[in-house]
Amino acid sequence: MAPRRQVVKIEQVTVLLGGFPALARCDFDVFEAEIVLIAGSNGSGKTTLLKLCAGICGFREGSVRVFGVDMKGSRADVRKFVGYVGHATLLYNDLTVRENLKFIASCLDIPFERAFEYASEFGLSGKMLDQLVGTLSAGQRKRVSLAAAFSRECELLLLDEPHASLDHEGKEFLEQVSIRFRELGRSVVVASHEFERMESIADRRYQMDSGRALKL
Ligand SMILES: Nc1ncnc2c1ncn2[C@@H]1O[C@H](COP(=O)(O)OP(=O)(O)OP(=O)(O)O)[C@@H](O)[C@H]1O
Repeated sequence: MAPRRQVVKIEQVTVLLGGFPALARCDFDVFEAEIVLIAGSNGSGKTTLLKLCAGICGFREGSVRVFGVDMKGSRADVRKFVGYVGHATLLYNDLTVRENLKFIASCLDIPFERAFEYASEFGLSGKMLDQLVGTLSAGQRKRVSLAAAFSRECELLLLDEPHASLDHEGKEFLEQVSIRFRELGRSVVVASHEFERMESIADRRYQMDSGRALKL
Protein backbone atom coordinates (compact mmCIF):
# COMPACT_ATOMS: atom_id res chain seq x y z
CA MET A 1 0.00 0.00 0.00
CA ALA A 2 1.34 3.46 -0.90
CA PRO A 3 2.23 5.63 2.11
CA ARG A 4 -0.36 8.25 2.95
CA ARG A 5 0.42 11.77 1.84
CA GLN A 6 1.37 14.15 4.61
CA VAL A 7 -0.88 17.19 4.51
CA VAL A 8 0.56 19.18 7.43
CA LYS A 9 3.97 18.84 9.00
CA ILE A 10 4.77 21.22 11.85
CA GLU A 11 8.11 20.85 13.59
CA GLN A 12 9.33 22.69 16.66
CA VAL A 13 7.32 25.81 15.93
CA THR A 14 7.11 28.75 18.27
CA VAL A 15 4.48 31.45 17.78
CA LEU A 16 4.69 34.60 19.87
CA LEU A 17 1.52 36.65 20.27
CA GLY A 18 2.16 39.96 22.02
CA GLY A 19 5.33 38.35 23.36
CA PHE A 20 3.40 35.34 24.76
CA PRO A 21 4.37 31.89 23.41
CA ALA A 22 0.96 30.74 22.15
CA LEU A 23 2.83 27.79 20.58
CA ALA A 24 6.12 26.62 22.06
CA ARG A 25 8.30 24.16 20.12
CA CYS A 26 5.14 22.55 18.84
CA ASP A 27 5.06 19.43 16.61
CA PHE A 28 1.89 18.43 14.77
CA ASP A 29 0.99 16.26 11.74
CA VAL A 30 -2.03 15.69 9.57
CA PHE A 31 -2.21 13.01 6.86
CA GLU A 32 -4.61 12.71 3.98
CA ALA A 33 -7.99 11.12 4.64
CA GLU A 34 -8.03 11.44 8.38
CA ILE A 35 -10.01 13.10 11.13
CA VAL A 36 -7.77 14.61 13.80
CA LEU A 37 -9.05 15.88 17.13
CA ILE A 38 -7.36 18.54 19.24
CA ALA A 39 -8.39 18.92 22.87
CA GLY A 40 -7.02 21.38 25.39
CA SER A 41 -7.97 23.89 28.02
CA ASN A 42 -8.73 27.55 27.33
CA GLY A 43 -5.64 29.35 26.15
CA SER A 44 -3.62 26.19 25.46
CA GLY A 45 -3.04 27.14 21.80
CA LYS A 46 -5.70 25.28 19.77
CA THR A 47 -6.85 28.28 17.73
CA THR A 48 -3.28 29.39 17.10
CA LEU A 49 -2.37 25.92 15.83
CA LEU A 50 -5.35 25.84 13.44
CA LYS A 51 -4.52 29.32 12.15
CA LEU A 52 -0.94 28.24 11.60
CA CYS A 53 -2.14 25.30 9.47
CA ALA A 54 -4.43 27.66 7.54
CA GLY A 55 -1.57 30.02 6.74
CA ILE A 56 -3.18 32.93 8.58
CA CYS A 57 -0.69 33.06 11.42
CA GLY A 58 3.03 33.74 11.16
CA PHE A 59 5.67 31.93 13.19
CA ARG A 60 9.11 32.63 14.51
CA GLU A 61 11.01 29.37 14.88
CA GLY A 62 10.62 25.93 13.42
CA SER A 63 9.17 24.61 10.19
CA VAL A 64 5.62 24.48 8.80
CA ARG A 65 4.84 22.61 5.61
CA VAL A 66 1.30 22.39 4.29
CA PHE A 67 0.81 20.24 1.18
CA GLY A 68 4.59 20.24 0.94
CA VAL A 69 4.78 24.04 0.72
CA ASP A 70 7.16 25.79 3.09
CA MET A 71 4.94 28.28 4.91
CA LYS A 72 7.87 30.60 5.52
CA GLY A 73 7.42 31.67 1.91
CA SER A 74 4.23 32.66 0.09
CA ARG A 75 1.19 30.98 1.65
CA ALA A 76 -1.30 32.18 -0.96
CA ASP A 77 -1.20 28.99 -3.06
CA VAL A 78 -1.89 26.78 -0.07
CA ARG A 79 -4.98 28.66 1.02
CA LYS A 80 -7.05 27.37 -1.88
CA PHE A 81 -6.66 23.84 -0.51
CA VAL A 82 -7.49 24.77 3.06
CA GLY A 83 -10.75 25.80 4.73
CA TYR A 84 -10.93 27.32 8.19
CA VAL A 85 -14.04 27.87 10.30
CA GLY A 86 -13.33 30.00 13.34
CA HIS A 87 -15.62 31.31 16.03
CA ALA A 88 -17.21 33.96 13.77
CA THR A 89 -19.74 32.73 11.20
CA LEU A 90 -18.90 35.46 8.63
CA LEU A 91 -22.43 35.40 7.18
CA TYR A 92 -24.51 38.39 6.08
CA ASN A 93 -27.32 38.93 8.58
CA ASP A 94 -29.46 40.92 6.16
CA LEU A 95 -29.42 38.20 3.50
CA THR A 96 -31.40 34.97 3.63
CA VAL A 97 -29.76 31.59 4.05
CA ARG A 98 -30.30 30.94 0.34
CA GLU A 99 -28.77 34.30 -0.64
CA ASN A 100 -25.79 33.74 1.65
CA LEU A 101 -25.16 30.29 0.17
CA LYS A 102 -25.46 31.60 -3.38
CA PHE A 103 -23.09 34.45 -2.62
CA ILE A 104 -20.55 32.13 -1.01
CA ALA A 105 -20.83 29.64 -3.88
CA SER A 106 -20.22 32.37 -6.45
CA CYS A 107 -17.22 33.74 -4.51
CA LEU A 108 -15.75 30.25 -4.26
CA ASP A 109 -16.69 29.40 -7.83
CA ILE A 110 -18.49 26.20 -6.83
CA PRO A 111 -21.92 25.06 -8.09
CA PHE A 112 -24.86 26.45 -6.09
CA GLU A 113 -26.32 22.95 -5.98
CA ARG A 114 -23.38 21.67 -4.02
CA ALA A 115 -23.79 24.37 -1.35
CA PHE A 116 -27.49 23.49 -1.06
CA GLU A 117 -26.71 19.77 -0.83
CA TYR A 118 -24.43 20.40 2.14
CA ALA A 119 -27.01 22.74 3.66
CA SER A 120 -29.55 19.94 3.40
CA GLU A 121 -27.08 17.56 5.09
CA PHE A 122 -26.98 20.01 7.98
CA GLY A 123 -30.79 19.98 8.14
CA LEU A 124 -31.27 23.32 6.37
CA SER A 125 -34.05 23.15 3.83
CA GLY A 126 -37.56 24.41 3.05
CA LYS A 127 -38.67 27.66 4.63
CA MET A 128 -35.45 28.09 6.55
CA LEU A 129 -33.60 28.79 3.32
CA ASP A 130 -35.69 31.94 2.93
CA GLN A 131 -35.14 33.15 6.47
CA LEU A 132 -32.82 36.10 7.10
CA VAL A 133 -29.61 34.86 8.69
CA GLY A 134 -29.91 37.62 11.27
CA THR A 135 -33.11 35.98 12.54
CA LEU A 136 -31.58 32.50 12.92
CA SER A 137 -30.54 31.00 16.22
CA ALA A 138 -26.82 30.67 16.98
CA GLY A 139 -26.94 26.94 16.25
CA GLN A 140 -28.76 27.47 12.95
CA ARG A 141 -26.17 30.06 11.91
CA LYS A 142 -23.44 27.62 12.81
CA ARG A 143 -25.07 24.99 10.59
CA VAL A 144 -25.08 27.42 7.64
CA SER A 145 -21.47 28.30 8.27
CA LEU A 146 -20.38 24.65 8.44
CA ALA A 147 -22.40 23.74 5.33
CA ALA A 148 -20.71 26.58 3.43
CA ALA A 149 -17.26 25.48 4.60
CA PHE A 150 -17.76 21.82 3.69
CA SER A 151 -19.21 22.76 0.30
CA ARG A 152 -15.78 24.06 -0.74
CA GLU A 153 -14.67 20.41 -0.64
CA CYS A 154 -11.14 21.58 0.05
CA GLU A 155 -8.41 19.09 0.88
CA LEU A 156 -8.04 20.17 4.49
CA LEU A 157 -10.80 21.59 6.66
CA LEU A 158 -9.92 23.13 10.02
CA LEU A 159 -12.81 23.54 12.47
CA ASP A 160 -12.41 25.59 15.63
CA GLU A 161 -14.99 24.62 18.25
CA PRO A 162 -17.58 23.49 15.67
CA HIS A 163 -19.76 21.97 18.40
CA ALA A 164 -20.37 25.29 20.12
CA SER A 165 -24.10 26.16 19.79
CA LEU A 166 -24.94 22.97 17.88
CA ASP A 167 -27.67 20.74 19.29
CA HIS A 168 -27.47 16.96 19.37
CA GLU A 169 -28.81 16.62 15.82
CA GLY A 170 -26.40 19.27 14.52
CA LYS A 171 -23.47 17.41 16.07
CA GLU A 172 -24.65 14.17 14.42
CA PHE A 173 -24.77 15.92 11.05
CA LEU A 174 -21.25 17.21 11.61
CA GLU A 175 -19.99 13.69 12.31
CA GLN A 176 -21.70 12.21 9.26
CA VAL A 177 -20.41 14.90 6.92
CA SER A 178 -16.90 14.60 8.36
CA ILE A 179 -16.89 10.84 7.78
CA ARG A 180 -18.00 11.34 4.19
CA PHE A 181 -15.32 13.97 3.74
CA ARG A 182 -12.71 11.50 4.88
CA GLU A 183 -14.07 8.90 2.47
CA LEU A 184 -13.36 11.41 -0.31
CA GLY A 185 -9.71 11.43 0.81
CA ARG A 186 -9.94 14.79 2.56
CA SER A 187 -8.81 15.64 6.07
CA VAL A 188 -10.70 17.32 8.90
CA VAL A 189 -9.04 18.78 11.99
CA VAL A 190 -11.37 19.59 14.86
CA ALA A 191 -10.41 21.60 17.95
CA SER A 192 -13.06 21.02 20.54
CA HIS A 193 -13.83 21.03 24.22
CA GLU A 194 -16.33 18.26 23.44
CA PHE A 195 -13.56 15.81 22.77
CA GLU A 196 -15.59 12.70 23.51
CA ARG A 197 -18.14 13.81 20.92
CA MET A 198 -16.08 12.82 17.84
CA GLU A 199 -13.68 10.49 19.56
CA SER A 200 -15.22 7.36 18.08
CA ILE A 201 -14.75 8.59 14.51
CA ALA A 202 -11.31 10.18 14.96
CA ASP A 203 -8.16 8.61 13.52
CA ARG A 204 -5.77 10.47 15.79
CA ARG A 205 -5.96 12.75 18.81
CA TYR A 206 -3.82 15.50 20.31
CA GLN A 207 -3.93 17.30 23.62
CA MET A 208 -2.69 20.89 23.65
CA ASP A 209 -0.73 21.77 26.75
CA SER A 210 0.84 25.22 27.14
CA GLY A 211 1.44 25.63 23.41
CA ARG A 212 2.56 22.06 22.70
CA ALA A 213 0.55 19.37 20.92
CA LEU A 214 0.90 16.08 22.76
CA LYS A 215 -0.10 12.90 20.92
CA LEU A 216 -2.73 10.87 22.77
N1 LIG B 1 -2.52 39.11 20.93
C1 LIG B 1 -2.18 38.35 21.98
N2 LIG B 1 -1.34 38.82 22.93
C2 LIG B 1 -0.95 38.06 23.97
N3 LIG B 1 -1.37 36.79 24.15
C3 LIG B 1 -2.21 36.28 23.23
C4 LIG B 1 -2.66 37.02 22.11
N4 LIG B 1 -3.48 36.24 21.38
C5 LIG B 1 -3.56 35.04 22.04
N5 LIG B 1 -2.79 35.08 23.14
C6 LIG B 1 -2.59 33.99 24.10
O1 LIG B 1 -2.16 32.84 23.38
C7 LIG B 1 -2.65 31.66 24.03
C8 LIG B 1 -3.24 30.72 23.02
O2 LIG B 1 -4.47 31.26 22.54
P1 LIG B 1 -5.47 30.38 21.66
O3 LIG B 1 -6.57 31.28 21.22
O4 LIG B 1 -4.69 29.69 20.61
O5 LIG B 1 -5.99 29.31 22.73
P2 LIG B 1 -7.17 28.23 22.63
O6 LIG B 1 -6.60 26.93 23.09
O7 LIG B 1 -7.78 28.25 21.27
O8 LIG B 1 -8.21 28.77 23.70
P3 LIG B 1 -9.82 28.61 23.81
O9 LIG B 1 -10.09 27.19 24.18
O10 LIG B 1 -10.14 29.56 24.91
O11 LIG B 1 -10.41 29.04 22.49
C9 LIG B 1 -3.62 32.13 25.12
O12 LIG B 1 -2.97 31.99 26.38
C10 LIG B 1 -3.86 33.58 24.79
O13 LIG B 1 -4.06 34.35 25.97
